[in-house]
Amino acid sequence: MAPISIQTVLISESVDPRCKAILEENGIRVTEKPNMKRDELMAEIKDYDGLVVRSATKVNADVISAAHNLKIIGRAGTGVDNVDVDAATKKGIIVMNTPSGNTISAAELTCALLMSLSRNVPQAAMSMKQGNWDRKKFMGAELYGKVLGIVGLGRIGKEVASRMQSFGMRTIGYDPITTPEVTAGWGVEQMSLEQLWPQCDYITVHTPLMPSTVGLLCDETFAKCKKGVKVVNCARGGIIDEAALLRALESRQCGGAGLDVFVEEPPKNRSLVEHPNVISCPHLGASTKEAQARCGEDIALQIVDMVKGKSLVGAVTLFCLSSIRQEAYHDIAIPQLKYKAKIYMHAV
Ligand SMILES: NC(=O)c1ccc[n+]([C@@H]2O[C@H](COP(=O)([O-])OP(=O)(O)OC[C@H]3O[C@@H](n4cnc5c(N)ncnc54)[C@H](O)[C@@H]3O)[C@@H](O)[C@H]2O)c1
Ligand SMILES: O=C(O)[C@H](O)COP(=O)(O)O
Repeated sequence: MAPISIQTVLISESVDPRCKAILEENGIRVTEKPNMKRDELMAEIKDYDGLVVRSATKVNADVISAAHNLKIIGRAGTGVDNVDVDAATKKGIIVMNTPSGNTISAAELTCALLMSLSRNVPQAAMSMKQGNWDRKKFMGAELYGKVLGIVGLGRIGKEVASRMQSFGMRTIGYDPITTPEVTAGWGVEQMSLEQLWPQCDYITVHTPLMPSTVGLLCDETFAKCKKGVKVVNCARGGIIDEAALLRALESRQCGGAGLDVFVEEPPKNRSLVEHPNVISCPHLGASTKEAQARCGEDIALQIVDMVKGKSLVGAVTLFCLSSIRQEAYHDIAIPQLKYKAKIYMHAV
């Protein structure tokens, strides 16, 4: 692949300092401007060759059309739902992410939420801080022997499965791409969602946010679940329909929810966050030193590779696809390809 000239990069969020350092070591001028308002971003972006974001910067069609020189949008993290990949692709802008950098951290937070839900740890800790000693109110239930349904058996789903199996949970799941033969090797029995819903004591979702995953858990699907099912969303707000979740919590059809992500972040509607059976975090799945170091470093190295015309790992646009060798892996969902693949772009 021909080298692409990237002389300036704007980093619009808090990204590990290694990212800036690596880019600068390679002769790229870097500007860090976190927390810009939309208007400021649109004014700032116009002359940059590259943009590095996390999940908070909404790189929509307006931002893309205001960017006259942009050649790459680097997502230091996994989900690219905050980037209008189609609009970028139409303009020949490469969108790339760092899909494995925060897998372990997101899986570990998911497990922490599952454990907290089973033993009411956050509520008990808060009660202690308020001066109480209430042993009855926080009676829990063991995870041992319970059924965990994992919807989305990609990187994070797989890591969650192995960790929760060590607690003695039976892990069942559903994924339209990862085959039952593969997941059987990780101890996850695959089945249809219709079969899965009524069996689960806990459900955790690990799909990307796409039209087909919006509202995977909704009024209709909650009604098919065991009464008192507990749910975790460490993937994206909206995969569990928020209004339906609130209704299910109020009717006790849902016995508790662990939420790291929300449709609107931070959520202006506080009903879920304030519900006594909800434990929540401000989108902390990737917020570990290790994950941030990996994602910051990976995205910088991928940009440098592009400048040098080397192979591109993690590029998710169709840019130049016809002229390069591509290999599909069961790695990342690419909405516009309608199937899951990771494209390795190689020099030709
Ligand atoms: N909370 C956080 O900070 C945090 C951190 C990392 C990732 N995430 C989110 O988690 C998501 C999953 O990450 P990953 O690394 O495991 O991605 P991945 O691409 O490895 O796995 C996603 C899996 O979902 C499957 N899938 C797609 N549509 C589905 C459907 N309708 N039903 C069931 N499965 C479906 C895919 O086939 C794939 O196997 C990311 O897209 C991102 O939005 C959140
Ligand atoms: O998709 C992701 O990588 C996670 O949601 C993390 O997002 P963040 O980089 O904004 O923490």
